[in-house]
Amino acid sequence: MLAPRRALAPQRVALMGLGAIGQRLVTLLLARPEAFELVAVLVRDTARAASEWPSLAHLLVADTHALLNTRPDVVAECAGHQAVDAHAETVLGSGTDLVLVSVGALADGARLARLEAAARTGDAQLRLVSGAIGGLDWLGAAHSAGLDEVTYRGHKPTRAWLGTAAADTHDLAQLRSATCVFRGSAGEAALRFPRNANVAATVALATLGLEHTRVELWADPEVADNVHEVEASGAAGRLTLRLANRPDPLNPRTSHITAHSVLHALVRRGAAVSL
Ligand SMILES: NC(=O)C1=CN([C@@H]2O[C@H](COP(=O)(O)OP(=O)(O)OC[C@H]3O[C@@H](n4cnc5c(N)ncnc54)[C@H](OP(=O)(O)O)[C@@H]3O)[C@@H](O)[C@H]2O)C=CC1
Ligand SMILES: O=C([O-])CC(=O)C(=O)O
Repeated sequence: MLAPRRALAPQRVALMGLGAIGQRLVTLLLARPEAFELVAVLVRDTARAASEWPSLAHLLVADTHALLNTRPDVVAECAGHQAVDAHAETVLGSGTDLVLVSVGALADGARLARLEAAARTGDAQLRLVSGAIGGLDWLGAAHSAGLDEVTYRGHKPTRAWLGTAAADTHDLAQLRSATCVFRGSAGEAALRFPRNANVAATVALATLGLEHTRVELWADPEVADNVHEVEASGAAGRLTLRLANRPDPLNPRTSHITAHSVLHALVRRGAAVSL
């Protein structure tokens, strides 16, 4: 584990969202008091969250102003695209770093431009986590060398597609074999599947961009894991990547590793030596 940059000052962290990722992060952050002080958790309904999480009641806030009043060094978003719209610009504009897990929200070009402008105004950083995907360092470096093609392919169990746009186009209950529910650009995938295609947007932003990165999304009754594959080729060589991520028991669309990726981003932010 990387040693902290400021030995005596734990990072003051505020969380946005208390779902599958947020709950796991609370546990992970509270287990490392030497590195992190959890100062606030932003939820939509503080009364409901306080009754479910009485030990967190003193940390719960319902708006950006109250969140920033707790003077976080960094805010970690794990609440979804709508929450990015509601809070991200104000957080960055206030000069507070934001670690973002809902990367697909940046597929909306106007939203991305607003957040970039807010980060510049506030002299803050918007840090995108790798989340449920890997290989981004290689992909970013290979992009610098010149990439010809990048394809991301995601396979998730059928239940991960319930309640998504795939349910409008496919009879998910009747699927007996792997079925492609979307084929197109990363930008379109991220906006049509805000809870299942954040990693598609992440791969695209690291490489050929949202328009030119190809995406396939599959509902697959034969897999138990969230399987993410990337193929890329260019001047530096070829990459073939396949991850089989365990789904989070609280939310099968989300891979267990995602909360750990946010933690890793926070650790690197505060480390004297950083990968
Ligand atoms: N980059 C990546 O690899 C991945 C990214 N993600 C992103 O992370 C997000 C969260 O994932 P996960 O934790 O599994 O989702 P969950 O649905 O389990 O939890 C989301 C939580 O965010 C809360 N929330 C929603 N809107 C707001 C808001 N405006 N303010 C405060 N809280 C809000 C919800 O509260 P309520 O109960 O009120 O609805 C809910 O508790 C996903 O929506 C997706 O965008 C997810 C997986 C991988
Ligand atoms: O957690 C995952 O496996 C990926 C995911 O949901 C997303 O990209 O939105």
